[in-house]
Amino acid sequence: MRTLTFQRVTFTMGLPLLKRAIQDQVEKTRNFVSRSLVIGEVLSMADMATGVKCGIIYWLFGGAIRSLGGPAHVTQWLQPLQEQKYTGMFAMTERGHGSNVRAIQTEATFDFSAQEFVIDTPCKNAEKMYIGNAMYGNYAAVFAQLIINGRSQGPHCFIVPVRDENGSLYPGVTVVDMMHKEGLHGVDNGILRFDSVRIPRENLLDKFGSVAPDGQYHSPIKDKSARFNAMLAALTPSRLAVTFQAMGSMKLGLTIAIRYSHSRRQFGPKAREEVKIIEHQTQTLRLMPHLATALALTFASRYAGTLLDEDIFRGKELVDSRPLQALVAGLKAYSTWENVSCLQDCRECTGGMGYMMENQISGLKCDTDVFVTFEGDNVVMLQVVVRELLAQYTKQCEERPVSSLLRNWAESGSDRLRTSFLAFNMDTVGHLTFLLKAVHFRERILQRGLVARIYYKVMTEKEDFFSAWNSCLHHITCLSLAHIHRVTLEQFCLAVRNCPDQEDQDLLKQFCLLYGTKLVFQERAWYLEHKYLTPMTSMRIRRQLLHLCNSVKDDALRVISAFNISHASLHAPIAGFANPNAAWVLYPAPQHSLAGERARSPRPKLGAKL
Ligand SMILES: Cc1cc2nc3c(=O)[nH]c(=O)nc-3n(C[C@H](O)[C@H](O)[C@H](O)COP(=O)(O)OP(=O)(O)OC[C@H]3O[C@@H](n4cnc5c(N)ncnc54)[C@H](O)[C@@H]3O)c2cc1C
Repeated sequence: MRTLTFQRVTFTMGLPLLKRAIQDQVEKTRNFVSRSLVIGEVLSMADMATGVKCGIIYWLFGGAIRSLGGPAHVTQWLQPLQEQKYTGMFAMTERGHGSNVRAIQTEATFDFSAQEFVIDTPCKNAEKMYIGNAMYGNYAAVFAQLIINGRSQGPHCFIVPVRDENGSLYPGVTVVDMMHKEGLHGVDNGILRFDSVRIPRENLLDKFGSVAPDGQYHSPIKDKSARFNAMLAALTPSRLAVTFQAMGSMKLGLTIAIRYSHSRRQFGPKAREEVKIIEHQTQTLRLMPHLATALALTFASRYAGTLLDEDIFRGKELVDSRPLQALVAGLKAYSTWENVSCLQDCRECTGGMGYMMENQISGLKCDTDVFVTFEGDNVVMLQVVVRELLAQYTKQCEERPVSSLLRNWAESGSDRLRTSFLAFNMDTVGHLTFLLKAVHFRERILQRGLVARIYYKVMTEKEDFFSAWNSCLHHITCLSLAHIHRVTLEQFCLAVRNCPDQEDQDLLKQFCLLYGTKLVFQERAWYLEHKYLTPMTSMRIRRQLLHLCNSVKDDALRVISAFNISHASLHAPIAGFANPNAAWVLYPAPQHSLAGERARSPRPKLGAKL
């Protein structure tokens, strides 16, 4: 059934969208990344498997050629890919090594006499696993240890032909279908094995490491570890694409759950009509904070997309944008976890109906669960963020030791002052400034604490760095999320400030307040521990959360309408469009139908921005 959906979408609405996304990449307009990301989000709402498969072919395989290859590779491989002459796959993960890619065992041995590389899978653990498009793709971007004269130069990426245009495998290549998964049934995932597969020397994507005809190895980056990190930077755009897909999934799930909650009725005052389930406090408490988060993520990920566009347009290498790589890694982890939690709440908030496949939420849950794992496990992604935060901190201290020291003292002094007695006015809890200061405080304290702990373990207790880092992993993941929360709230506040329409601005501000309140509420134990909140202010935050959830529940219809999800993508009957004879349509549909909203308001409203 899911495969049928995949085909329907691919050949009806999927193809025009796909062509536009590819066209954008060809044109290289100033905002081609942002546009492709948004198109990817829309495509994923139409059918998640189609979105993911396109991600594999264009963001991962195409992205490897663009980021790791030279101009000749782009002409030879990327252009025909964009013209849809063939498809590709991205083969990095192995049975033995997933997160620790540096330790992969596939080999690419240089044969000097034939001027070829020989690709081999030396053992079972070196088999490439989970590879998307493995059952249909023609070429694979294969990560393998580059071996010259018996010495490994570390992992490099090679273009390896897998099957011809008729679908026949080339000699030495074995592909095994991995068959059934939890979801994404429209995507084929397989195991790849290589047995002395010969490829020309030119098939090495050689931006960060090349082999001359005489077998000499050259790299602009001498340090092996730094070189490998540079190669991993190629994953940045595709990780951001996953963030957009996770957002698309949240928006779809929330649209279904909120529309249903505004139409279904259960319980009510004696002898009166039953109330809509959205009137139950717990219903708003479970749905509204997710809606606020979906908005916050929209602004934060578009901000990351703009930065990526600027870098690519200016010809800056991804490897030189470490803060951006870290931001994207953090957004990928945060958005995909938020999506899992959001869909679970949407499922529960729609009762038994939400469990039915036709109502889309269960399918979305199955399809997007893996987002927390692929393109980099979330816990590993959070460590990328903190490594960059600490690198920036160290750099600052090295470059400007005196001013850094003074700043640290000043910040730590003001933080102590703030938490030593009630230095803030309880009335300000409802201001965005209070919430922003709170998330800044949390990030700062966590960062200062982590630096001190690692320094103590390594310098005083002489622990090796791996053990010191490992024993701080909980602290590290908290800091990473605190950083992403702060950036996301800041971007939301900026979006509110820059909103040109007063009515829209007022609405966005309420959701922004809700988002900030949720962030402080969910960490209230920590804030109480650190005396940033008193028990009284903590209670106030809880009351504020409940009040905001209740006050935005009707406006939520305006927001989901502004998501502009097409009727073709939103086919869950409980969302109130598809089947007028369905059993639960005992109640009037919500007033804010998408069509109704458009008919009432020809002026572009929130939809233009979301
Ligand atoms: C449906 C699907 C499609 C995929 N498609 C592709 C594809 O097209 N191409 C491709 O190359 N790969 C693909 N993958 C592989 C995917 O990228 C890996 O599964 C992922 O990188 C995690 O690796 P792993 O499964 O080996 O888990 P592991 O690395 O073994 O991780 C298992 C657990 O250990 C924890 N862990 C590991 N290292 C650390 C650490 N340093 N600190 C703290 N915790 C740690 C993780 O958090 C996780 O909870 C796909 C996977 C799936 C499931």
